[in-house]
Amino acid sequence: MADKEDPKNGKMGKGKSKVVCGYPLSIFFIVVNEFCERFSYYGMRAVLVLYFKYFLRWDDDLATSIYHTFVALCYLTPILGAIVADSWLGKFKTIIYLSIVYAVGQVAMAVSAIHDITDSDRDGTPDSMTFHIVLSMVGLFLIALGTGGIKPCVAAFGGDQFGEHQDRQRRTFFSVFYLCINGGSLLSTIITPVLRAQECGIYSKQKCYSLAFGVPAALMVVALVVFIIGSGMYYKAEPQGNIMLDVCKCIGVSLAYTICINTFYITAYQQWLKKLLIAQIKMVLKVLFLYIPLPMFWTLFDQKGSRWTLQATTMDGNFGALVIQPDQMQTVNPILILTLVPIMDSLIYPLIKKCGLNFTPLKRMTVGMLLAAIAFVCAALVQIQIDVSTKQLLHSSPYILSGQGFIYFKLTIKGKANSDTEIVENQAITFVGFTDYFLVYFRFVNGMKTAVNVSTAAADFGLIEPFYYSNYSQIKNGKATFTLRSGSQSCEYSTNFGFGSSYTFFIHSTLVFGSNCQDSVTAVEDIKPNSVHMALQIPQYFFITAGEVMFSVTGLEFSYSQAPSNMKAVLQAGWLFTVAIGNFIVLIVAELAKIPKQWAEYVLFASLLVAVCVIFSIMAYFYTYIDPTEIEAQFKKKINEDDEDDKSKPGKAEVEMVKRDSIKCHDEYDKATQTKM
Ligand SMILES: CC(C)C[C@H](NC(=O)CN)C(=O)O
Repeated sequence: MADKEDPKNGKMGKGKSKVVCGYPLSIFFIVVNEFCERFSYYGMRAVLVLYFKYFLRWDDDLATSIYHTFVALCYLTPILGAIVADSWLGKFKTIIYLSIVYAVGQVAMAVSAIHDITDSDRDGTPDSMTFHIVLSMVGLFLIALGTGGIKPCVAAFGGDQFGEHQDRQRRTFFSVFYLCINGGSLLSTIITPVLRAQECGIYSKQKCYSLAFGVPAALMVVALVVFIIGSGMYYKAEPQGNIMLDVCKCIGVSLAYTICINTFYITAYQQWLKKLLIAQIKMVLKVLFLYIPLPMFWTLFDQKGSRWTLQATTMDGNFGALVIQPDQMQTVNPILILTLVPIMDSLIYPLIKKCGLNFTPLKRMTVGMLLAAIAFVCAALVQIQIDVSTKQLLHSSPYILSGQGFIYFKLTIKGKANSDTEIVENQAITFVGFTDYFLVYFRFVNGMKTAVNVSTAAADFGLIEPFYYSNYSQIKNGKATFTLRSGSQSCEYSTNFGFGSSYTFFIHSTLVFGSNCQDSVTAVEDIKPNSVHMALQIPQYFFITAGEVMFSVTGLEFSYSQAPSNMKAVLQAGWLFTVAIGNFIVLIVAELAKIPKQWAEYVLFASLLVAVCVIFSIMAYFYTYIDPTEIEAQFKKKINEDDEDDKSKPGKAEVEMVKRDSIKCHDEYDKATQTKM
């Protein structure tokens, strides 16, 4: 497609797009598309682990495992997307088709979270969990295929819109693109947990996971529509063959050349072509080798969405005027990204440079890894605080006395608040499973000689026989007012429920209806409210995000700057691949280690990262930075010089012949070595 004159600066842009302030208008649609897509992805991901735990009723370990398998899949599929785009459909069509797959996946997730679909007895819980599990797994698979598939295409498609002389504009585009990623992630991580906390349903009201998944689904449709609207303005580069296959071929051919270096007559021109190819492959392999320890960083980084969110459910989210949901704590990451990136770029790095220190990209990445390890030490310290507060409960209330001496309860409470809790009382075992962070449990013991009815403005908890007790019921945390009624007489009792708490209320035999019954009810904490405040997670978020800025942002730049011109996409796919491996490591370590204490698991992950960091710093020490453009320019100069020499200049067919002969030689070599064996 022809380049188009930019009327403002006289530089060339690509495609049919109008040029506004030096930028092709088409990139506006790409940037908005990225914002909506990242909103969709991070919004769904924010509530995912709680959906597994509270809707599908999975335990913490299974929820964490499936979460990380999903994230890993999302970063494996970019390789697939790159292959499809480069060798078959081109970036534009790949983005369109895979976005449709993505949107269908999001809709499947939203439908899987409608409890009414299988709630035939209308008790508020799904009757066929298999249906919900299968549909949500299909949905997650389609989302992983879509989001990962389009990931390497969208940024590159945006870059394609700029002409050769628009380097500055292209750089600004990538910065805006990165801000859009984190802007979309920030907004959605605030909004979807709020939607999840709403109650919705046809027959019975339950936490609204369907809405929390439905809005990201709608945003993905918006992303697709916006992208299609810009269709007429884009520069659409033709697919140029499979880059991955090309790299493999390149390696094969250069190996063949190396083996057969003395076997064939190769012209000077061909020699330089071959040397350039080998040099480019060496550049890529050197960087890929450095990538080997990197997945460990992502292993820790991506536990924000799983272990850390589950940790937040055992904490107190009351920030005065604001009550923070456990999954909303993840917003601290994009907030800190949006503030730390400019601070690092404009203040910290220049300051370090002024001090005369050479803070190279690989040094930055090493420091980033250490910061992530520190974040996990902070998480372990917070976990110890949580465990201590739960232990206090075990020792503080093993025996409960009614106050009037006619009922003795022995309560043995196992487990943590907000996790499955078993309460043993006088041989009768009541299994209590918390279904939501905001719900708390209570029951009443009636010490009166008459039956007492207990109700609130919203619900009636039924009649309790004399000298008997009710089953546990659920109520929202915060202030609650109960009406106690016997015949036509009643009185009110008010109390406050903290996050994750559970209470037994003893109604004294001396209670007089018609008066204030506040003093005639004794409240006993079965499970203490979460006492460790969620704000204590902020230091771990700070360190992991500071680590991300130093590791991830630098790593992206490093991968781009050290890659040869024809293999930049390969290294981007390789970089995303480290994220996938990192998420698989969470599964392997958590499964193999099976550490019963959560704080110890955090310390294990921190120690592993420190060990890996030491290995990485040794590898980094031996790495020599290169300027691929300069190296390629030197080779090209040599190639051009020899190209001018008509005698040694081979035709295209000749070059192909050399390649073919080299592969043939490679085959011969294989045969020979096999015979030897
Ligand atoms: C660094 C991630 C692999 C990619 C990036 N995430 C963030 O910026 C999160 N702060 C993304 O593209 O989602």
